[in-house]
Order: sequence, then C-alpha cells, then structure tokens
Amino acid sequence: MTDTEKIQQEMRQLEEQIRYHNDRYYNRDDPEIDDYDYDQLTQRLRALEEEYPALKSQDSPTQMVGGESSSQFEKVTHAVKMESLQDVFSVEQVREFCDKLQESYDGDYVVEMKIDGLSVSLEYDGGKLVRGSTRGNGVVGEDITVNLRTIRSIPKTIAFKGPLEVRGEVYMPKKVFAALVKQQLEDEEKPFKNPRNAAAGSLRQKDVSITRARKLSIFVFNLQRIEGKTFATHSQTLEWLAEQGFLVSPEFVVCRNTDDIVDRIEQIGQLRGSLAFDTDGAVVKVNDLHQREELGSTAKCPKWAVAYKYPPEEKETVLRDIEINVGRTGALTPTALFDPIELAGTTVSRAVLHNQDFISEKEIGIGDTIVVRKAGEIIPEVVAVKEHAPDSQVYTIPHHCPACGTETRRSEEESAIICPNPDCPAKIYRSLVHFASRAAMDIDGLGPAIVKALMEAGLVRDFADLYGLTFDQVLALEGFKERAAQNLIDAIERSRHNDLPRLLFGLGIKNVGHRASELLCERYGDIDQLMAATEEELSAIDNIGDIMAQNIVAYFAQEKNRQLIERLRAGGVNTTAAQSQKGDALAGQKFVVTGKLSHYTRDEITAFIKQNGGAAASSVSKKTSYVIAGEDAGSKLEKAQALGVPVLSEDEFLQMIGQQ
Ligand SMILES: NC(=O)c1ccc[n+]([C@@H]2O[C@H](COP(=O)([O-])OP(=O)(O)OC[C@H]3O[C@@H](n4cnc5c(N)ncnc54)[C@H](O)[C@@H]3O)[C@@H](O)[C@H]2O)c1
Ligand SMILES: [Zn+2]
Repeated sequence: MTDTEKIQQEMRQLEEQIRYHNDRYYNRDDPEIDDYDYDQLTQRLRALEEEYPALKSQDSPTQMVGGESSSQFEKVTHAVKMESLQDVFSVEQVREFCDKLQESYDGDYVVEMKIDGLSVSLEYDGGKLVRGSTRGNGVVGEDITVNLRTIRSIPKTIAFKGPLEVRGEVYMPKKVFAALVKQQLEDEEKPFKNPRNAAAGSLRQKDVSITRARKLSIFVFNLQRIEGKTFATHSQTLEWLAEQGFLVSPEFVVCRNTDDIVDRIEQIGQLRGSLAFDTDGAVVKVNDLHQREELGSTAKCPKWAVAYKYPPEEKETVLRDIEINVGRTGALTPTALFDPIELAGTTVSRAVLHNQDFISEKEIGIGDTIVVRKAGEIIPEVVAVKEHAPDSQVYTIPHHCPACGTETRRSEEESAIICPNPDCPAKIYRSLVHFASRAAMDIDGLGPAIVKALMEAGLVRDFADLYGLTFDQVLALEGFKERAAQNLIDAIERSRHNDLPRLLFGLGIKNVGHRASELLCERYGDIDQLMAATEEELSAIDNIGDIMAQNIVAYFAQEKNRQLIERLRAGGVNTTAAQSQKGDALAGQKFVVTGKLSHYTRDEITAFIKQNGGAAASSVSKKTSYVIAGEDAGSKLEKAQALGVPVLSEDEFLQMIGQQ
C-alpha cells in the first residue's frame, strides 16, 4: 500500500467510526464512548482533511450537523439554520481565533457557559409558544412541542406579540440526573451515561408523562429571528429575552479583549463543579450583530463564535481493593475501591470495572497506581494503570461465587462471569429488591435491609412468599415495632392490586424493562395470554425485538416460573391488565382530535385510538387519516377541510371502533 492509500484508508475508517458514534449519540441517545475520545477522532479526521484536501470525502461527517430526525415525530424545517460550533481544545487556539478576527473587528465579545444539553428552537407568535423543535441535522428537526410544553422554565406566553424564534439548550439539572441514575440502578435498568443523554432521551419521547417527570430546564442563548424589533448586540438580545421571561445564558460576560476572554474561560473552569447544571465548555461570541452577518458561516458553524472544550479531569490514586457484587442475573461485577480523590467537584473512591476483559486489557491489579477520569457528571472510570505495584498481578474475577460458592462460568454473550446457581442467595436477594422497587411492585418499606432480614429469617425465598407473610412474622423480626410491621403488611396488600405491567417488570425477565412491560400489557389482557404467546407473535409487536421475545418465551417455558405465577395468583396478586389493547383496527392510521367532545375527554379518545393501534398527532397535515372534531372545532377543522382530510364526529369515531 502506498502512503496515500494508507492515509485514505485511515480517513475512511475515521469517517465510519464517527458516523457510528454520531448515530449512537444523536439518534439513539446512547453513546458508547465519552465526548473526549469522540473529539479525538474528529480532531484527527479534521487534521487529515486539512493536510490532504484532495482525499476528503464529499459527505465527510466533519461537514454535517447532528443527527437525523426520527420518524416518530413530525418534521420541522428551520427558518434559520441551527448550526453547530467550531470547537477548540486549548487557550492558544482561542487566542488564535480572536487574533484572526481582530484583523477586521475591534468590538466586544460575549463569553457564555456551554451548557451540555440538547439544542432546541422555540417559536412564538401573537405572544404564544406555537412550536418547539430539535436541531436534527440543522436544517430539518423534529416537532417536540408537546414535550417542550412540560418544561416549566419555558414561557408559554410572552409580552412581545410579533413573530419570534429563540434557540436554547434543554438540560437536566445534576441533582435530577443523580436521582434518576440511582433509581435506574436500583431497578437494574441501564442508566443514562450523562445529563446530556438523559435530557435528550427524556425530551425525544412519545410518552409526554415521562418527559414531565424528568424535570428538565432550559437556558436560551440566541435570538434566531424576530420581526418588528432590532438590536445592535447579542448581549442586548439576551437582556431583552430575560425581560420577556426567558432564562437566558447564565452569567454571560461581555469582554473587551483576548486577555479578559481567557480569564473568563478560566473562571468558568473553576466554577463548573459547583454549578447546578453540566457544562462542557465556554463559548466565545462576537457581540456585534452586524459584524456577525458580515462574518457569516462555514458549512456547519458560524465564523463568529468558537467553543472551548475543557479537558476531562484525571487524577492518580492507589487501587486498594476490588469488590465483587452478584447481580440479579448472576453476573459478577467488579468495582474498584481506591483512595478518595476530588474530581469535577466531587469526592470519588469507587469506579465500575465492567468485566474481566476490561481488567485484563488494562492489566489492573490491586495495589497499582491508577488514573481515574471523570468528564463532567459522567460516572468515574479507570483510564489506565500508571504504575504497577512491585508484586502486583492482573486481577481475576473469582472462580467461585462469593455468595454461594458455586463455580462461576463465562457467559460469552454478555462477556460476563456469572454464577449459574438458580438458588444463589445473592441473585434471589437482588431479584426481591427489584421486585419491590418503585418502578416495579412499589412495595413501600421493603428496601434492601428488610429483604435481607426476611431472607435470613427464612421467611421469604421468592416473590410469592411475600404474599404469605403475616403481621406476627414481621413483628418478630429484629427492629420491627407494631406500626412498622403493619405498614409493611399494608404496602404488600396494596401491591396485590397493581396493574399487570408492574408485576411483569418485577419478575425480572431478561431484557424486559419497564416500557416493554407496558407494551406487552397493551397487547395481552392478562398473564395467561402472554404466557401462551409465541416468539413470532411477540416479536411482531412494535419495539419488542427477537431477543426479548425469545427471553419471554423461555421464561414462561420453565415449570418453576409457571408455578411461581400460580402461587402469586393464589396469593391474591392481580394478573390482568387494565389498559389492554382491544385490537389493531386502526393500525397505520393517524388521527387528530379537536374541539369539545360530549361523551369522552380528548385524552380518553386518544387512549382509544392508541388501544386500537392508531396514532394520535397534534397537528393536521396531509398525512392525517382522520380528524375527529367536536363542537367549536377551530383552525384544525379548517385545515382538514382545506387539505381534504376526512372529518369524523365523536359518534362516528366510536362506531368505527365498536364502542357504539
Ligand atoms: N460521545 C459520542 O459518541 C459523541 C458523538 C457525537 C457527538 N458527541 C459530542 O457532541 C458534541 C458535538 O455536538 P454538536 O455538533 O452539538 O456541537 P457542540 O456541542 O460542540 O456545540 C454546539 C452546541 O452547543 C450548544 N450550546 C450550549 N450552550 C451554548 C451557548 N451558550 N451558546 C451557543 N451554543 C451553546 C448548542 O446547542 C449547540 O448546538 C461534541 O462535544 C462531541 O463530543 C459525542
Ligand atoms: Zn452464587
């Protein structure tokens, strides 16, 4: 291979890697690598493209903004392109940027915090919020108005009555993120990696109640478009937007020269750990709006701004021990315990080591000096071994389960070491904790410590045993007074009446999360129907994959599990679903409900649509199959008539689904 060919090959490989990570990050909200490592890839590709312009691909990912819009949402074409930012990784590069600008510009700059969230556009007209959308690929984004309406810090009405579009960053406060991850770990769900992905995953949701529960917030950082008013500088627009009720870029500072800019970047760097939100950099912007126009943009970024990215903080410490925990599925997970260090504003002394491959690859041994990194709010991770201890050996996960002594084995599919014993007390313990957790059966007061006590007293060996517990048995446990014992018995009693998705999730069938449980229960009215379902039937349901279908069938094929279900039923636990789907009569059809209805509320009608396999949208388009119009239906009805979309009365719709 010639040198040129080698470079070309490297470039194509980098493009492919970057595209893969873009998809995980933007489209699936589930990145595999952290931003720092991702930025290394793009920097390398950009450097090669600059050096060898002839080898650069037409559609190189360095020229593209963000991701694709999901077909789950209506598309929105942005009136003003939502650009990305050119980023730099050293203060020298910030100076270069300013020096170059100052050849033609001698005005002020604004330095802002770069909030690590998700970019959105908000459009107002007549003083009302009329539409909100994601950035998407910068030109076409997704209509997420209903989701954005759940965010309290987004004003729904403003004093200004003209057309207005602003751009802001939706984020999840650090505290909310920490609580969410804690809950996800308790429920043994895959936790979000950082607040940015949590915000994106919460916002791009079909189920608006999830968005609402996630307590997102926003900072508005740009005036995209306005009619009937003009401004001279960016800082004036931010001040005016604040008067209109927007939360604008926090503590933005106007700087006169490069030294002030650099000082401010350093100050923000100091502040980052103590802020209530996650930041991944500082943005330097030309303040003069006329100058911005003059400077214009590249294919992807404005030329009047630059984003400085802070390096992730890394520290050295000594690895003192490795703790092994046996999870619900039997996987032995190793956790590093090291001398406490301060990282990104918090004290850390633990980091997950994932699996044996991770440990072997990095040659991690107890006593070694290790490097630990934490980028913003990201869970701390061991980057490398800095120095091996003199007698250090690469750690191996034990060959026997620390909880039951059974010989462990390697599960290739998860590259995990697992305890194969179905009666392993550690597994039972974790399953019971999961079963009782908030997202599952929600048995208040049945936390890890009580589960342990019940197991040690020999009272509980599986879920069904919980429903045979008596007041006297609980009272006899150490530390239980009458009141507490009664509360626990009452909470167990309440859980008998839970809807089926909770029970299903609580069973802990591999890969069957909270959402999947709901989907399954919409399709199957009770557990017997679900138990009778075949793999083909299950995997035909939207969002239920082949593997999940296999796991469900395998779970119910086991005699032991079938008996467990019978015993739960005998213990009075509800096994029917309240919200089961009646059919798929409306499959593939899209409805818009408008006006005042007489028999049902709009939400109820929407629920009927969904139960029958249809989809409900908030705005009428050519793709709308029917508009269901009640009394006083306004503009949506007019639009339907203009587009020739069929209009149904409430009664007609109810007849259609066999309700009348
Ligand atoms: N880990 C991964 O796999 C992966 C994959 C793709 C992208 N990424 C990360 O995503 C980023 C690239 O994404 P990008 O194109 O959105 O660029 P960017 O995040 O570097 O910068 C642009 C964004 O900054 C936001 N922003 C926040 N505060 C702002 C402020 N005060 N003023 C102006 N803008 C502000 C805007 O929403 C804008 O969209 C990089 O940090 C990269 O590391 C990571
Ligand atoms: Zn075991």
